[in-house]
Amino acid sequence: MAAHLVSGAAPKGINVAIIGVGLVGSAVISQLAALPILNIISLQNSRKILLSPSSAALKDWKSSLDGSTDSVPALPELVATLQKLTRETGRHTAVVDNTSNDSVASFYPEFLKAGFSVVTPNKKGVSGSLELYSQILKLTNPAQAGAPLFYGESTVGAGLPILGTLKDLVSTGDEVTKIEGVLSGTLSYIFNEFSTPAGATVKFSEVVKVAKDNGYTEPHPDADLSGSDVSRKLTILSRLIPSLVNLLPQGFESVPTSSLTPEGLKGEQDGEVYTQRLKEFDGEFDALRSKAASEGKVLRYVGTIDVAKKEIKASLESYPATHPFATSLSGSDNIIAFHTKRYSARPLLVQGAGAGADVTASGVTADLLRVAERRG
Ligand SMILES: NC(=O)C1=CN([C@@H]2O[C@H](COP(=O)(O)OP(=O)(O)OC[C@H]3O[C@@H](n4cnc5c(N)ncnc54)[C@H](OP(=O)(O)O)[C@@H]3O)[C@@H](O)[C@H]2O)C=CC1
Ligand SMILES: N[C@@H](CC=O)C(=O)O
Ligand code: NA
Repeated sequence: MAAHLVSGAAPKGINVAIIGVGLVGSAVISQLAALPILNIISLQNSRKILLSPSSAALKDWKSSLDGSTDSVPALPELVATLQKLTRETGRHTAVVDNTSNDSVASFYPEFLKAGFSVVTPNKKGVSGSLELYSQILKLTNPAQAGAPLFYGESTVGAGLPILGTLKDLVSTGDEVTKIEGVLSGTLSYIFNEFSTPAGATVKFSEVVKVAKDNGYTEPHPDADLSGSDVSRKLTILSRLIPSLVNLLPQGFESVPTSSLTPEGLKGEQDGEVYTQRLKEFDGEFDALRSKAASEGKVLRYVGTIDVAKKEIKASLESYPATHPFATSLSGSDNIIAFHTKRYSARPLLVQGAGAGADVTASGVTADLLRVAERRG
């Protein structure tokens, strides 16, 4: 039994420093309002920061942040400020990165060296170079008593228990032979609507727009349509399998990936222009759909990790209209099948919404609760 329960002392909880208050960040803040052991000590967007907000300021945090006169500090300065607040409160601090920013993700080792745990739905830190990933692992080595923690459950399958499930399979001695599934909420939604067993007629560009409006896409939808979001998730999964941990030194960029971004849109930096101009290419997607339909098939974007062959790929495939990927998915559903030595007759399946602000935030909040249980 934990010492504080024996002594009757109330748990101290932890401090939470939030970087990024967009779709996911806003939903995280709403969920934390009901969890007093997770104390928000700062929140920031790319321009402003709100430090040590009172509960009144937190209730209307958008106006409080707008009205803040503190501009966002450089990350080393933020570390110094958070260290001061950590000392003053006597509580452990977790930094939450709700951005899709590379610079924030590259700074995780510094947060961890300062003693802060890191929780994030941002895939950039764990799906890029093996060097950064290894640094994160080293700094959070559980063999070192009191080491800070790193959790990123929402980086794959949003709030669905994917990484926790895979870690449990591996740590209990099961052998994973293959992982396959639909890993993009955006691409799942798009193809569930665009390519159906009954034969859909909707335009590709229109479905992409709805996926963006529903908050399924990355801030720039090219990250979804190029397949890189799926290859990042495959990289994250593969690094949890002991025999594959060093397979991708450059991370997701080494994963063979089919891109759905039309040639004429490659390199378009503005996400709004990209989404707007997709309609110029609807004919190309109509042709793909018609070809699959003429064979009695539907299109689905899938990711596969074959452990024995050490092969990882993200690709657009055609499936018979009776296949579970064609019949059992809807909305932004992800489905992930873990084939293992123990689950050899039938794979262990995890399925459910794989994108959207609330479900993604719930994975982040659950990770924060794990930090509070272990360091609070
Ligand atoms: N949407 C989903 O379903 C899922 C999303 N994710 C991940 O969640 C993360 C957030 O996504 P989402 O909420 O949709 O993104 P948004 O674009 O809605 O929000 C991003 C937030 O980060 C802030 N930000 C960007 N750069 C910085 C910086 N350098 N310093 C401080 N703040 C910064 C932005 O501020 P400003 O507004 O000032 O630019 C904004 O508040 C992404 O990494 C995404 O991949 C993961 C799983 C599912
Ligand atoms: N854009 C991503 C969000 C979750 O990771 C997706 O569509 O799956
Ligand atoms: Na998850």
